[in-house]
Amino acid sequence: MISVESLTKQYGRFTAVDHVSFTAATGRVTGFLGPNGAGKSTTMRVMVGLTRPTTGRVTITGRDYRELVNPGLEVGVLLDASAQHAGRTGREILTIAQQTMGLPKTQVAETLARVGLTEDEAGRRVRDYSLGMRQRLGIATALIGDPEVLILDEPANGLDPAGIRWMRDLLRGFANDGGTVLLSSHLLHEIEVIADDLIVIGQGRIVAQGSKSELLASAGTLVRATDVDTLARALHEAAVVTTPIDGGLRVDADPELVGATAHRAGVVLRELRPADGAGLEEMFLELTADTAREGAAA
Ligand SMILES: Nc1ncnc2c1ncn2[C@@H]1O[C@H](COP(=O)(O)OP(=O)(O)OP(=O)(O)O)[C@@H](O)[C@H]1O
Repeated sequence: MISVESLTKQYGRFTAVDHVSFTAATGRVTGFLGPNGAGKSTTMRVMVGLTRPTTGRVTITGRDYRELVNPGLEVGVLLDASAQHAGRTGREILTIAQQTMGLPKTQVAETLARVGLTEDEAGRRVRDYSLGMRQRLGIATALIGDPEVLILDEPANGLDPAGIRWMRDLLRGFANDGGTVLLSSHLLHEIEVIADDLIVIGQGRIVAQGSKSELLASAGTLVRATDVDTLARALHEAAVVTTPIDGGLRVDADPELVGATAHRAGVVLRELRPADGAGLEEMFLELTADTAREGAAA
């Protein structure tokens, strides 16, 4: 388990992380989601002792990362897949990790196989790796010590859909075996596929957290119609709250009521379904828009 307790990190007068508290539970894959600059990397760097918090603390299975004698055996970390030595081969990089952690030599080949890097690929220099191959190698370095906890910053970055599915299965298996996984992403759809629990951060603060099913099961209906304005008016007359979305509305009512209202108003529907996560997506887009505005103004 990873426990973040009222963590704050200030750079001068700028607060990058502001009283952030959450736990990543054992046996679960926890997604840490937020737009660029939200504070994800800063939080993860504090977790692994690379950045000192201004206040608050992080413990991993009850201890500070800096207290761990051979940390790679307890926590697998991938913070920046492109930070690997470009002139070394993948096998050399894993061999160094194996030696540093005092592991048997056989772990190198086993871990390469586990992340799907072939013998041929392991013999190539990292500078010739695709981004997806670098991510696999980074995950291999995190996994080689057979840790109980994984902390991965944007591990799906650069993976194609098959790669994302591969990683989902790998992390699912890791969590099912009793491991704890925390992974960050700035893409809702990417993390939605992989995570069981979600922590959403924006401008240094937690804005939502809970199980994925809780967060995605937002009540309401998503409707698209040829004449959205007429439908919106009819729904408002029925005292139903609507929020405009691209080409349609999110409606605080069940699909049956929306369908019946559209029928009475003579509006042709193009799509009518439960909103599944549309609320989360809207919230996330608002967060992203705020960040973009701030960036544009700066
Ligand atoms: N060493 C530093 N000095 C000053 N400001 C910093 C430093 N490191 C990070 N920041 C600022 O803290 C904020 C949070 O950055 P962080 O890298 O944690 O965000 P992030 O959520 O990981 O974003 P991304 O998805 O872009 O990686 C940003 O505004 C960033 O500019």
